[in-house]
Parts: sequence; C-alpha cells; structure tokens
Amino acid sequence: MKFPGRRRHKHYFPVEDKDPLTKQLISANSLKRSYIVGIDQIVVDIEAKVDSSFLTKFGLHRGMSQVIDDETTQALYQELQDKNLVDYEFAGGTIGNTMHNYSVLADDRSVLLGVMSENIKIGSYAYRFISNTSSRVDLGYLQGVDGPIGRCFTLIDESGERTFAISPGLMNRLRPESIDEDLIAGSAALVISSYLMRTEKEDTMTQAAIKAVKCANKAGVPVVLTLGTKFLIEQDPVWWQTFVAEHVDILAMNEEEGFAITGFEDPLLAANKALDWVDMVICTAGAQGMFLGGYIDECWKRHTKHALMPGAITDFNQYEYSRAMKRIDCETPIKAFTHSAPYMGGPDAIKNTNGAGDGALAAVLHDLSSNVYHKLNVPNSSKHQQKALTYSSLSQISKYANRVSYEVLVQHSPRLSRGLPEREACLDQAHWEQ
Ligand SMILES: Nc1ncnc2c1ncn2[C@@H]1O[C@H](COP(=O)(O)OP(=O)(O)O)[C@@H](O)[C@H]1O
Ligand SMILES: Nc1nc2c(ncn2[C@@H]2O[C@H](COP(=O)(O)O)[C@@H](O)[C@H]2O)c(=O)[nH]1
Repeated sequence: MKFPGRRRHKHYFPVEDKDPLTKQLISANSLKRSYIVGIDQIVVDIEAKVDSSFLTKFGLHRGMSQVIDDETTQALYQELQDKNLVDYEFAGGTIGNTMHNYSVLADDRSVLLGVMSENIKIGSYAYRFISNTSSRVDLGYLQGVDGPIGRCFTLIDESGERTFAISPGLMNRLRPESIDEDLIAGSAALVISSYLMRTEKEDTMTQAAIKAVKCANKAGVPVVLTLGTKFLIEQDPVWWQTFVAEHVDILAMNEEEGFAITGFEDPLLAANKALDWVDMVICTAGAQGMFLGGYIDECWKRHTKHALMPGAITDFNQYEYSRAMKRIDCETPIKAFTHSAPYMGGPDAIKNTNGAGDGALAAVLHDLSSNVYHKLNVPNSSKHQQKALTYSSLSQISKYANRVSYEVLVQHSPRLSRGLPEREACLDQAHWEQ
C-alpha cells in the first residue's frame, strides 16, 4: 500500500515512517493487506465527436447514459466507422475506472467483479478491456460468459456535453452465485453504482449486486454507492433514498445527482441531506470543486486552521480537520463538511471531463483503505483510539481527491496512466522541509 502521500499538508505518512518502534516490529513480508471490491458492468468506451443531429438521428437524449438495442448499435457504429469519427477506444465503466484508479494510486490490489467473454480474440473489446486495466486490479473473480462484454459509445457534441449510448452485450449477466461472500466480507469497502440496477428481465446483475450489498452490510464492510447519472435517480428518487438509507454507508454523487436524490440544488445542502442516510458523502460540483461531509464525535472534533467559509450552512468547514467516523460510533455525532476548489484553480485546458468524479472517488477509497491497512498492521497505534472511517481529515481527503480529478482532466482517458508524483513540482522546496 502506497499511502495517500504528503501533498500540501504534512499529515500524510506511510506506516513504516510512523514510529521507529513499529518499524522494527513489522517486517515488510508480514504486513497484512487490505483491498477493496467493486462490481461493474464490464464495458469498453468508444469515444467520438459528433454533432447534435447525430444524437437526434439515433434517438439519443443529450447528456444521458442510455441503453440502446442491437439494431441501433449496428447503425450507429457503422456511421461512426463510415465517417471515421471514432477518436479512441479504451476500457471504461464507472466502477472499472474507479478500481483501476484506486489500484494505480494505492499501488495495491482491488478486485473487480463482473463478466468477461470466455473466448477472447486478440484485439477484441474484451482483450482491450483487460489490457487497459492495471495489473493491480484482480480480474481473477470475473465470471465467464459466452458472448461479448458491453460497449459504451461516449458521444461528445459541439458543447462538450457527453452522451453515453450503452450496447450491453452480456454485461448484465453476472449471477448471484458468482459473488464470493468471503471475498466481500474481508474487504475494506464494496463499491457499486446505480447503473447496476438498470437491467432487463433476463439479466441477473441486480440480484448479484444486492446479494453482495447484503453480504457487506452483514459483515460491517462499508458499501460505497456512486450515483452514475441523474436520469436514473430522477425516475424514482424515493426508491433510491430508501435503498441508500438501508444499505449504503458512503454516497458519491455530482451536484446534479445530488439534486435528483435530495431535492437540494446547492451541493452543500445536498451533502447535508444525504448525511441523514449515510455516514459520509462526496458531492463533486465541476468547476466549483467538491464538498465532502461526514460525522465526527464531539470528543474527536478538530477545528480548522483555514478561514471559516460562507455557505448555506454557517461555518460549515469549522471541523474539517477531523477524521470521518460512522455515525453509530459517535456518542455525540456532529456533521462536518469541507470544500475544496479545483486543484490549482483547474487545468488551463481540459482534455476530457470523462471520469473526473470517478477519479475523486478513487482517492477517497484510497484513504479509507489506508486506514484499514494501518489498523490491520498497527492496531495499537494511538491513531486507532478514535474509531474512524478515514485515515486523514476531511480537509486533506478532499484536497487529495481534487488533485486526482485534475490529473484525469488533463489526460484523455478516465483512467490514470500513472500515480501522482511523490512531490508536487508546483510546491517549493521549503514545503517539503517543514
Ligand atoms: N470545469 C472544471 N474546472 C475545474 N475543475 C473541474 C472542472 N470540472 C471538473 N473539475 C474537477 O473534477 C472534479 C469532479 O468533477 P465533476 O464534473 O463534478 O464529476 P463527474 O464526472 O462525477 O460529473 C471536481 O470536483 C473538480 O475538482
Ligand atoms: N457501468 C456503467 N458505466 C457507464 C454507464 N454509462 C456510462 N458509464 C461510464 O461512466 C464513465 C464516465 O464517468 P463520469 O463519472 O465521468 O460520468 C465512462 O467511462 C463510462 O464507461 C453505464 O450504463 N454503466
């Protein structure tokens, strides 16, 4: 496990550096490992620049992620080929991206559950998915299927808006019996997306996902849900609210999805509402940056050293230096929030916004899993007197998450090609010598 690392603040430190005594006690090969598990519809992204008439021609709703039938897929793909519009084909899927990014950041194992074609031809989409995924992502638990994985046509129009057209193939045929309960019970988190609930009659993905969620709930493993797209949530917000309240511990959403599920347009108020259902919430807000909210026990609260911020909740960031806890572990729970503006004010030129939110979530998962890893290996550390969910404070996690989003924005793919630098070039030498 590579720890989240020191960035603008000096609180990050690897296990080995924490204490010279523990350093002697722990030899590298006796370290216990932590890992996270994600479930996804296995898809390859096929990205193309199109104009709005293309979307109209194929009956696609702009800005939405929608499932298309075989006939539409054939015609759409043919037109993209004929006009030479395909820019790039790469492994995708909202959770696939998140597992990949987590493994790149943590330089450690994640496990991806889903389906994979049994017979893989060189150059096929299945082949491409596997070869574009970090070797740290364990694909050994994928369930074989006799047919293709999914394709996600990522159509970018003149305004930069992305419209996703999903040709599902057999991506939704993950069976409940393919869910290994011990694997989930031993993980640091189970990560799912709302897309897993968008299935047809013959599909088994939803049942498989629900089985995994119940297993995680029973084992006390945090369930992390990312909302994927506002259109899915808008169809039945009450169902989602109930599902989240009953089964989810950490909710990740952007401000549009936040509005769809909570009814609050302001991302801070949406995050505040979500904390009625979950222990921790991430609400990204594009150029506004991100809000992170969680619970802390009165006795563990830490005051910020930053300026108090204006917003719909007075002094909302006053306890942002605290580590997040499960509400149930707090005797006197307090809601705490933090906000981070985009790293360095955002890139001068955004190459692609695809996956910026997934990148932020991967960073949060890295912090969560680092805490489990540290606890497994240094259980008596004073750090674990507080029964916290996270390794770092809310403030640091959100800065880290924004930093990762920035990296996604300046590259073409939603998947990181490398980890973050050990030292940020933009920070002067004095920062590292403090
Ligand atoms: N236009 C932008 N300018 C600067 N930063 C951005 C911009 N869009 C996104 N970001 C960064 O990426 C993060 C996630 O973006 P967002 O678009 O909210 O996610 P999603 O992909 O889930 O919709 C933001 O919190 C911010 O740090
Ligand atoms: N598993 C699914 N993944 C999907 C679906 N529609 C889109 N996507 C993936 O989302 C990312 C982009 O993420 P975003 O946070 O920037 O919106 C992209 O790589 C797609 O593959 C879906 O229905 N199921």
